[in-house]
Amino acid sequence: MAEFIALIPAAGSGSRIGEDMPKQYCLLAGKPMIYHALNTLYRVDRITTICVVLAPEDIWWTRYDWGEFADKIQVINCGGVTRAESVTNGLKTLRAAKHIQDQDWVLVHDAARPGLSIALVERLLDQLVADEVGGLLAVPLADTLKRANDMDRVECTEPREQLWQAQTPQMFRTKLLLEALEKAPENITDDASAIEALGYSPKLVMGDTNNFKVTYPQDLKLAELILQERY
Ligand SMILES: Nc1ccn([C@@H]2O[C@H](COP(=O)(O)OP(=O)(O)OP(=O)(O)O)[C@@H](O)[C@H]2O)c(=O)n1
Ligand SMILES: C[C@](O)(CO)[C@H](O)COP(=O)(O)O
Repeated sequence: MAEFIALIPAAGSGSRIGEDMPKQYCLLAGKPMIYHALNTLYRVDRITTICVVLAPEDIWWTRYDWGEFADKIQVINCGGVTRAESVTNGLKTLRAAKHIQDQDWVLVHDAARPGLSIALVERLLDQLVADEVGGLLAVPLADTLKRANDMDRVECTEPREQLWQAQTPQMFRTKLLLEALEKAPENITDDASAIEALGYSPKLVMGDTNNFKVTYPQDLKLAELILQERY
């Protein structure tokens, strides 16, 4: 039977947040940011393995004790220059070690989304387990959308109906995701884009704004508030 494998790309530098450590290790609610995504994915019973992809030069991971996740976690120092490369390298390493099969589902989740909840992961699994393609968590756009000209003046207001903001996890079968990533254009920013480029249409599953990506310095405060409420 197909298994559910989570893969957390955690080889980014966090240049936009400008901290003196990679973003995924910034402390939130007293723990490194990546702990929170790991802790949520770990507590989803259907997920059997969580693969964490670190940068080859990572010096932060071993400073913490990850023993509570020992029965599900696999850590690989094979991150690449882009997120897509980190995901691809992680999947290839798992496949070469026969830790993942072609038909297994992979849930790719950013280390930088600490607000993920168990309920959201369960919703994603329930809605996609029988799907032919797979899909992703996403939220409908909340704000009015303006297109700017070169002078930062409004050129027009774009209709926002049917526009969604992509979140993670993004869930696809191993074989399809690897094929898609290997053929994908260089500038893709998420896994679903690679699948789309093959001509498939991933399903959008309702996410939650608490599952936002910590990107800029001001995002840390909001994430801290969300997590303090949880623990
Ligand atoms: N070469 C990369 C780049 C990103 N990521 C991971 O992909 C997720 C989303 O990345 P993002 O926050 O967009 O990138 P960062 O490099 O972390 O930040 P920035 O773009 O601001 O430098 C994060 O968990 C990040 O660690 C990765 O594994 N390998
Ligand atoms: C994968 C992602 O989190 C979906 O929103 C996102 O694409 C990460 O990259 P970005 O360059 O920060 O958009």
